[in-house]
Amino acid sequence: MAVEAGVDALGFNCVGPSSPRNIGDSAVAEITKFTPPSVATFLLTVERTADAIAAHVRSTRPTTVQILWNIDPAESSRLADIEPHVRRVQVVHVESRAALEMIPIYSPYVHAFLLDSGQPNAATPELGGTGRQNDWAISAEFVQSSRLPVFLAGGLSPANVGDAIRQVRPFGVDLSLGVRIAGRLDPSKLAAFALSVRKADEALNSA
Ligand SMILES: O=C(O)c1ccccc1NCC(=O)[C@H](O)[C@H](O)COP(=O)(O)O
Repeated sequence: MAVEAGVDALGFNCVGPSSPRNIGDSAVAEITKFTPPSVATFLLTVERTADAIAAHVRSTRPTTVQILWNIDPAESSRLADIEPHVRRVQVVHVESRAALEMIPIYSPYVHAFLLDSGQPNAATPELGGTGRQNDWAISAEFVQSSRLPVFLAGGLSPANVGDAIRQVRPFGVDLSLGVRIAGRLDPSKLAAFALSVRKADEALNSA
């Protein structure tokens, strides 16, 4: 359904039973095998060491691994050495301007950042899928300061994605709850989201 709606990438939440959208590694491995090559496949991993992330990648074969925790930069560096062919995206949770400090820390080792909402250090850590917008002023500053592509996530929907693109100017956008009804992907919401993204892109490109 998402591929038919024209998405550039699919994300697989291999994050454990705390998420209702969790999916098992073997199902991901089946889907990545048959995904058209024009569509990127993002493995969302909660692993924190290079060896464990590499094992997760090898068992699921995505084009891209999305690292949900702020892992030790030494592990990020080692992952680049042992898995050089998978695209690596570091998630940064935008809780304050401290998010900007992650740019020099991870830029040498990853291909892109993904700015999300969440509270990784809370008593019950929140790593994504919150349905909440983050501070777009900070996200825009992050985009301007980063030499790497930056994706924006967090509470996006067909109604607000145009404003998000205009204000933050991300490389790409990512969402979960905003295109679902009762927990399931909804084709009309997906189509409305894709249309809003296309309109915002066209307006920026013709400005
Ligand atoms: O979606 C989840 O349930 C989830 C749980 C734990 C870690 C990450 C999770 N999702 C990560 C994503 O990339 C979501 O697309 C992103 O957080 C945006 O979600 P939303 O705010 O619901 O659009």
